[in-house]
Amino acid sequence: MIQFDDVSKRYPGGHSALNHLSFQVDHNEMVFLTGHSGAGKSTLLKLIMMMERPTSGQVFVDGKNLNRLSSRKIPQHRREVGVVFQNHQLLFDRTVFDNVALPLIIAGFQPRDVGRRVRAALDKVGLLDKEKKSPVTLSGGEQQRVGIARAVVNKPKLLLADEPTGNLDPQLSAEIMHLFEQFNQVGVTVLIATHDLSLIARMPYRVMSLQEGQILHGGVSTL
Ligand SMILES: Nc1ncnc2c1ncn2[C@@H]1O[C@H](COP(=O)(O)OP(=O)(O)OP(=O)(O)O)[C@@H](O)[C@H]1O
Repeated sequence: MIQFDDVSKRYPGGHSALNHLSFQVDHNEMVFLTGHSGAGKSTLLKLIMMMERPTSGQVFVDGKNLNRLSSRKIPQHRREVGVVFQNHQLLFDRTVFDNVALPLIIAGFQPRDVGRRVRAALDKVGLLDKEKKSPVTLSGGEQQRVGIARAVVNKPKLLLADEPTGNLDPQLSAEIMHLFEQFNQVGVTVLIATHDLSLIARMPYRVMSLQEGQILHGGVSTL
């Protein structure tokens, strides 16, 4: 599902964020990405989302060579990849429903389909009864669930998360990870960048560790 071939990323004026990185994530795998602050985790995710382009090397997502994708095709590519951020990036002046609906509205779905899909996504994260609330009235864990519902509402085959449990206590973090597991169990490939080593040590998934833009261990699929 994801393949990096000898990928390097150097930011203008900065040092190298990724150095000759090669790895694969298989279809339907769930993988954790760890490493110290600055190791390159967010950069790796941004290359997959095409928020950044590699300086050299090739990134493939679901068989597509992203180097060959024109800027015009980027919105379509982003719709196929669900993304969850640590700080949710929710709109606090809109309801929970409207936040989750946003990707569908942008994609031009009909209102009836929007309603059906938003409610299906909210049901999966256990927030069906909160659709009319403002996210500001929800707890941190619930806000993160809204972010996850928004990420999956387009039914992406690939789900990325950047520190999705960063602000949550251990119990809520475990619940959020369990939600990702449930999406993985129905066929979604999941890649999660996290610092939460004690939490992922208890879970049976591959851990890929980055150090200074290179893979320290876990670069080979275990499926
Ligand atoms: N837009 C940018 N411009 C210049 N340098 C950048 C930019 N984004 C990241 N970097 C640098 O690239 C390196 C990798 O950063 P990145 O954010 O990918 O690391 P990270 O592992 O996600 O760190 P964290 O866990 O703190 O989020 C760092 O040295 C960082 O300072």
